[in-house]
Amino acid sequence: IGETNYMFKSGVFASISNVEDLLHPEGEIMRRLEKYYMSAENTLESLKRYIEAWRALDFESLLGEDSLSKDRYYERKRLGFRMKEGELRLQLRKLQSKTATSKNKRGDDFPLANFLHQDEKENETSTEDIESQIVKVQSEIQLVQAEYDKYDVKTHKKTSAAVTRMSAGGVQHPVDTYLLMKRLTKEWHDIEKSLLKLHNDTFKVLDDGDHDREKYNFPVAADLNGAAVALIRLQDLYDLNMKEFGDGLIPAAVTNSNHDIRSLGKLRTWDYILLGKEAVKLGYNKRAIQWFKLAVKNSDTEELTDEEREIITGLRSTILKYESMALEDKSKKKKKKSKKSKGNSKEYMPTEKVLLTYEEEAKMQNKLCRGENLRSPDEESRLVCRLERLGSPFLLLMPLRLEEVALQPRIVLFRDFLTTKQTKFLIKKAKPQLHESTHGNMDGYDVSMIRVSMTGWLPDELNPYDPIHKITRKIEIATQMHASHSDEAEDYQVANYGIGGLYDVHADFGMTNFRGMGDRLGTFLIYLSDVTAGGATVFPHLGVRVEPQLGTALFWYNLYRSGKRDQLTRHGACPVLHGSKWITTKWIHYNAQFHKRPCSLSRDERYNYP
Ligand SMILES: O=C(O)CCC(=O)C(=O)O
Ligand SMILES: [Fe+2]
Repeated sequence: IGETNYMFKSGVFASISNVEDLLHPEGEIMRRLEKYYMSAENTLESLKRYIEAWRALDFESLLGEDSLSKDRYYERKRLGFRMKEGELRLQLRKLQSKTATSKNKRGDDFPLANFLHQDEKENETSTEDIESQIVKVQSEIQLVQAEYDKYDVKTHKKTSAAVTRMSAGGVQHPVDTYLLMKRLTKEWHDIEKSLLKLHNDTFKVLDDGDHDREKYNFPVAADLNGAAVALIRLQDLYDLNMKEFGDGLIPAAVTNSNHDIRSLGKLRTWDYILLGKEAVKLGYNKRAIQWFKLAVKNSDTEELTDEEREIITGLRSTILKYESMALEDKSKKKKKKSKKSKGNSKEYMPTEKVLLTYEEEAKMQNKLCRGENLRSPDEESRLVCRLERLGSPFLLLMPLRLEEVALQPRIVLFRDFLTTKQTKFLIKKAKPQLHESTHGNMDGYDVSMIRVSMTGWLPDELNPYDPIHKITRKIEIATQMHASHSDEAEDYQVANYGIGGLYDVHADFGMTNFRGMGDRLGTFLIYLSDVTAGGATVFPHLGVRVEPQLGTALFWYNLYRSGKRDQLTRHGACPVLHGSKWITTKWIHYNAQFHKRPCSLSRDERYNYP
């Protein structure tokens, strides 16, 4: 497998849609291999049938009369033989062209070849000769059959069935996505290797396979490692039971639907070893040991290759060593700790003056992603939801379903802001525009691990009948701000997060004077899909977690009324654990709202609307 194209940045699944694209070539190669196998099998079958027929052929009765002269007897016999021989020759040629090249390694002792090259003029062929040839041919057939069986096409079909089911329901599960990646990299590689060993250049399947690999941007070994990294991170962040996760269980508690989710496939010892290795590379040493332990435990229940058995033996002693070292470490630390004074752990309190450090922020993000509740009942009891008409005639018959999420700064949700049809429209329209997300940094824009998703931009058509503009109008009504023109708000950014897709904690402001529009005052984020597990939007400083829900809109102000940046609005997106997340965002800028949102003299006054 040539390391030519990198479809995924190693270490991440860039997007679920990419993974789905891979199902196509996977199915295509599978079909080709199967077709090939079937035709070879058919040739063998008809050959066998022919040989049986040949055997059943009663030469004596074919010749009929004993009174025939010796010459005539042989002439007739040859005739019968020739007739069948022509057919046999054809069949054998077909088979031969598939199983061996002209420079067959087995050379002269290949009975089919001998049989075929028999001098046609030779006329004294006895029935015994033919019988012995048939025996030879049969043993050759058995040999070829055994070789075909080695391709293990039938076992392969089973995995392929899982892949087909996956394509029907979309690749949703991290374990299945990983297994698909493994199939397209390691497993195909193994099959190709064994095919090449057997048949040099005769397997057309392989050439086409290479061609497809380029055409479809097949993943390479590094991508499999990337998929492994995603599994390690997800297990770690969502604190999943390793064995259960490896078997494909995502428990109801961490889903957004309160149902257990199961994968189609399961991890095996080989995978646990890989996860351990990748965890070491990530510096997740404790997790690495846990994965390795699982590999060792799992190895008892599985048939291993020699290589795997050797690795497991090595792992057993590594684990023992590590654990005795860790034990020593612990007792040392304990002694040190006991000297220190206790009660130094600070409890989190969202105040304006003490901002969280980056480290604390990330910790809070993780807690919120796991679904921990970080606000007091008292705080939550102050939040209300209501039907909101905002004095707008447009909302008279169908008011907005407003739900407060936080008060200072104000964050609100609008439930059912878009219809399913509208969300589908946006996704469809944005799909061709998607590319790997970038995020701003000191030197400009970068593709990175901070923001793992695909994004694209959709402009507003400014035509009252345009479906996108209708959405903008609704946003303008809900926020009572200007958002139609290019000097009022940005285009729609559509983002798709695949499994493991995330956005680390960040602020949306900082576009100091984007196109003379001022900074990003408001973020209007609409969830275009449900996400089965993970993918929440979280505000670590506020202890807020919002679960994605198709059609729901999330709105907040990034700035104070004075234009000052509000650090408490820093937020992030939790990694998608199962499914695929789609959002669209419209950033509404500051300058154009000077009438609608007059600034205040106090630097620290926040907006309180709607
Ligand atoms: O995906 C999310 O939930 C948040 C996205 C976000 O913060 C952004 O695009 O700026
Ligand atoms: Fe953001």
